[in-house]
Amino acid sequence: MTAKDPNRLPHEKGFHISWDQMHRDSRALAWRLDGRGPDDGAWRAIVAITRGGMAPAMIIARELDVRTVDTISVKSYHSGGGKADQRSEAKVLKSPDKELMGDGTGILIIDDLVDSGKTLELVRELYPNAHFATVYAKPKGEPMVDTFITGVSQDTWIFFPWDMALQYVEPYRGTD
Ligand SMILES: O=P(O)(O)OC[C@H]1O[C@H](OP(=O)(O)OP(=O)(O)O)[C@H](O)[C@@H]1O
Ligand code: HPA
Ligand SMILES: [Mg+2]
Repeated sequence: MTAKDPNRLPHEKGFHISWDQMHRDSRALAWRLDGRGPDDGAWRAIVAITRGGMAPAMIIARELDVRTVDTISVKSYHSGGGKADQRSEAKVLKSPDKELMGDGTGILIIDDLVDSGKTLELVRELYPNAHFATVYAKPKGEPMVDTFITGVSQDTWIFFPWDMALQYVEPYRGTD
């Protein structure tokens, strides 16, 4: 499922997240993670997976009073010939501070969602002892995430507030 699937009507299988909803769900995630770090419950640092992870990471860092925040940038590539044998690969474009990260112990790694799990799979290989948290999770990616708030079906596309704008829409039954 992609954002531009031609067989999908705009109001079908789209989960539209407002800024307010993102704020509430990110706070719910912070609440769930509070006190679960290895150092008397505290987390050493938060690492956001750019770009989508930066919004929830900021909210969670504020709630959990974590001042050390770094980023990792992962880009997915689609390779292969025809549609059937297309494979998605991920590559790290920018790493967080090496000394800070170690093997990931005490580090909270945040993303907005896990879909196929490819992005988290790559980051997990690098920091096996980190704690991985996302706000939303689709079933395929769930094994890659330690904590998430809302499960979404695999065939649903999540529209985030930074990708949307308010605009007029026709009523479902049209106008006279
Ligand atoms: O589980 P996966 O199938 O790997 O997909 C999930 C990732 O895809 C999206 O990021 P994207 O790479 O589109 O970049 P962005 O965050 O910069 O928008 C999303 O923010 C996750 O990071
Ligand atoms: O459902 C999604 N929404 C936005 N970005 C994504 N990247 C992978 N899956 C999604
Ligand atoms: Mg992302």
